[in-house]
Amino acid sequence: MILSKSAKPELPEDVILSVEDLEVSFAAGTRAQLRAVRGVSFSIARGETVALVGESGSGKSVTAMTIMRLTEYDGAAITGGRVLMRLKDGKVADLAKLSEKRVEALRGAEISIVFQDPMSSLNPVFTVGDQIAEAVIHHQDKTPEQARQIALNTLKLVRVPDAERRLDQYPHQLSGGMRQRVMIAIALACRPSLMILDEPTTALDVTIQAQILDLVRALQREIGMSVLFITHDMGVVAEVADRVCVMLKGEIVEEGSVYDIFAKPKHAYTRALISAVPRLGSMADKDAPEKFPLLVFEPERLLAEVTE
Ligand SMILES: Nc1ncnc2c1ncn2[C@@H]1O[C@H](COP(=O)(O)OP(=O)(O)OP(=O)(O)O)[C@@H](O)[C@H]1O
Repeated sequence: MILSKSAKPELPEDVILSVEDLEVSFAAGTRAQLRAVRGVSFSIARGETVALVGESGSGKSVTAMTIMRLTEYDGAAITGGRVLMRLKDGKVADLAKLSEKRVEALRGAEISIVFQDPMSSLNPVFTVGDQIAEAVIHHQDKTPEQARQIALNTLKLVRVPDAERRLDQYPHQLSGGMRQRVMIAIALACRPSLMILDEPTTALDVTIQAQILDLVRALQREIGMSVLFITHDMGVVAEVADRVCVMLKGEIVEEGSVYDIFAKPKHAYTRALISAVPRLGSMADKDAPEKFPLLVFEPERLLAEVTE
């Protein structure tokens, strides 16, 4: 439901998404809650890549899944805040308050998500072409032939070599890197304004990872899409991000341009994350890991903060 006319949410012209004071909690028992996201605010401009970075369990995925309104299926509730998105028709909607039916129509068409493991996201019994075409037919009034043509064009857009032949292949016939390109093609098929990539290269080897990061950058130049890139790896952040939000225990503890975050990290945790990447470590405070040994997920620490 979009707010009534008098309370219409507004966004600056160049902003695609604005997450404001977002709070998300999981029911962790009859009396307690786990506050996975605590007052998170950030925005993404048109054509910008924002990286959400932090250790495992810091709340990155829950933030992303909540933007897509998927966490409620895992028993989470949005307990505060807004998620304003500029839609293709120019209207601004608060995704946190839309009905499931409206949100379902926006997923894929206005905003899409790519996960880490393409094999578990792709359906093994349908061809690559059918899976991309299905995304098109679901949202657009296209014939199967038109949808197939869009699937082919999108496979070419994500630089899948020999795209005509690949269209009729099954996921198991493709390499891991090609499968991730197909996932990106499915996400792009309806040309959303915002694509969320949740650790999209973590399962890939380093060379393929670099190729996928190159692809994301090239796509952004070509189609001016905004990207929310989720990763625990500051090396990846350095490759893709324009702006960086550092997340710790459900909160954003530091935000800045990629240049500022690497050149003058303010928070000890940011310095610890930079130091955890050997090739970047020299840029940061060498003592940070000792001062801030947080690079291992400690669920009991988070659970200790459960609120009654
Ligand atoms: N389905 C769920 N039920 C209960 N708690 C959950 C669920 N999913 C996530 N959480 C909790 O929410 C918190 C944030 O998890 P989240 O997955 O967002 O972390 P993350 O930073 O994305 O880490 P990772 O990279 O490991 O996914 C964690 O404490 C996690 O245990």
